[in-house]
Amino acid sequence: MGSGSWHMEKRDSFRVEPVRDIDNVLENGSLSIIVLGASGDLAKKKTFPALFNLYRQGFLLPEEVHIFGYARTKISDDELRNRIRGYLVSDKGASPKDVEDVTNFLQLIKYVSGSYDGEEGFRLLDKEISDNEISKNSAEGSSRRLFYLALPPSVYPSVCRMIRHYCMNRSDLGGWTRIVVEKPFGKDLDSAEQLSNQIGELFEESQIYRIDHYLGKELVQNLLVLRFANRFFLPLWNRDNIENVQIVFREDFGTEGRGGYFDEYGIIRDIIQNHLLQVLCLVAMEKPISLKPEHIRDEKVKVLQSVMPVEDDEVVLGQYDGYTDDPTVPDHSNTPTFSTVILRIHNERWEGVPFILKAGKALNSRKAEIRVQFKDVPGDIFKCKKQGRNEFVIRLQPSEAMYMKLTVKQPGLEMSTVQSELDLSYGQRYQGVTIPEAYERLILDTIRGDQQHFVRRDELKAAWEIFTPLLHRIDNGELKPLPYQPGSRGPAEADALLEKAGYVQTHGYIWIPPTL
Ligand SMILES: NC(=O)C1=CN([C@@H]2O[C@H](COP(=O)(O)OP(=O)(O)OC[C@H]3O[C@@H](n4cnc5c(N)ncnc54)[C@H](OP(=O)(O)O)[C@@H]3O)[C@@H](O)[C@H]2O)C=CC1
Ligand SMILES: O=C1O[C@H](COP(=O)(O)O)[C@@H](O)[C@H](O)[C@H]1O
Repeated sequence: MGSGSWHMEKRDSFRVEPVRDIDNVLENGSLSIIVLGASGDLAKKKTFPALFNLYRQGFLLPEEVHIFGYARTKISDDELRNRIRGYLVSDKGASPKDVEDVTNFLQLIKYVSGSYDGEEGFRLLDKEISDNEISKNSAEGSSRRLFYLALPPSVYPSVCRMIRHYCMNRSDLGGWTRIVVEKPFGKDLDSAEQLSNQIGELFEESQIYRIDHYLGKELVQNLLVLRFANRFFLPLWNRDNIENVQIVFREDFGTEGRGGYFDEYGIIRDIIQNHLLQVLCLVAMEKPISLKPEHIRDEKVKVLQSVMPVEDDEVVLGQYDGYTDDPTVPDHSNTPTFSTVILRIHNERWEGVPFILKAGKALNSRKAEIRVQFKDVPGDIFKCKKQGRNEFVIRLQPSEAMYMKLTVKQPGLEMSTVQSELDLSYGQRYQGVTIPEAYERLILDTIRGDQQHFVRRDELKAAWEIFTPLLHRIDNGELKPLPYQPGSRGPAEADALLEKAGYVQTHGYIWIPPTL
């Protein structure tokens, strides 16, 4: 390499063995994946595309796997395949290999129609699965059945009962039956506990995978590595150094087409009580004694149990103008489409540090990020406060990145300071690396029996304990959402609350993702 030229080093050779700490064995034999609610939105947009990507990467072997769609809608195998086809690869970039992969994948899918509470449909489903197991099971194989409930939670109890009675795996050689349940898992503490009891009577906790797709995002999965494998963070990650933490979710579109569902739940149940709270756990938890799923989940539960009751003056609710124009939303809906909530963790590490959770629909941008703001430097000889505080930002999406905002000398002859950043932008640093979709990883985890990135029953209970009193006050109309303009930052009161909580915005500083 000639002097003066830059060289982008390929680091593939530094790749290490995957870090996993679970006690499962390598399994083979027939694998049946049953998508219940196969006619629905989640199934076509997320579940089947995730299965397709796993298939393409060799994680689902055609000689072992068969996929079943189940729903009430009366359609043929081919009709289901045609509904899904367009979501598997983008129209623009489909190569002949993509087309061939899609065709082969779709041939693995069979559709069974039936109700969610009648034995007839589930007996038929069981027969189809069994026939396929007989045709695919190698002598030493074991039968594995994964039921993915892409369904409204109202039908979970009856569907689980039907699976338990008619569709469990019956292999004498081992194998398993697992169920994946989607959020929202309950509407408050009581309903969630009731649902947990109903499902808990039918399945062991080790068979239940409560999915929260934020736990499958690349940079969420990176949080434990960042915090516990890097010496620089260890001494800084506490109340002595950190002023506040923000965990933010913004969407630049409204409830489009999902108004009926959304109005029953609202932004706190849809995003904050699950996705953002799960992220908070990983940011705030203590170091687990190992990477075993139970050790990690034990630590998450401890953090949740240390959260103080939410105070009304630390909450701002908003509803975007035009939300009630949706015919499925009542005219006088009190449902928030935006909320900022401050959580306070009562423990030695975090006492006094506000965790600001903010989520909103129909805002001015789409992004999700964690923003850790550090305290001011004591005895600042450079007078650089006006340039802002140190911040460590983890951008979950879009354009995954981590960057540290820090003060440096302005290059040049003068001694003056300026805000800059140390930037690890994934698109630039990991060129050519495809970041898997959250659902892809999580489905693979269920096949491998790894519950680390799934919500355990006591975690769920602790999460509902935090938000249920506030949610009931909102449901009773004691707290009202403030109006905001679609395409704005949300209600101005939310920014005022941030300031009151001690967040100092760096005016005039905008992080620009580096270009390739
Ligand atoms: N869509 C998304 O982006 C996301 C969805 N989720 C969750 O995933 C689950 C499925 O979501 P989604 O696919 O959007 O839901 P859908 O409303 O599309 O429902 C899925 C299927 O369930 C059946 N169904 C719908 N309503 C009822 C009902 N009242 N009683 C019985 N069956 C019904 C329908 O199938 P049929 O009539 O053919 O039986 C429908 O095709 C939900 O729990 C949702 O909260 C979670 C994250 C994101
Ligand atoms: O669970 C949900 O998540 C999506 C946002 O998911 P993302 O991965 O695109 O950030 C949200 O739109 C939806 O309301 C909610 O139910």
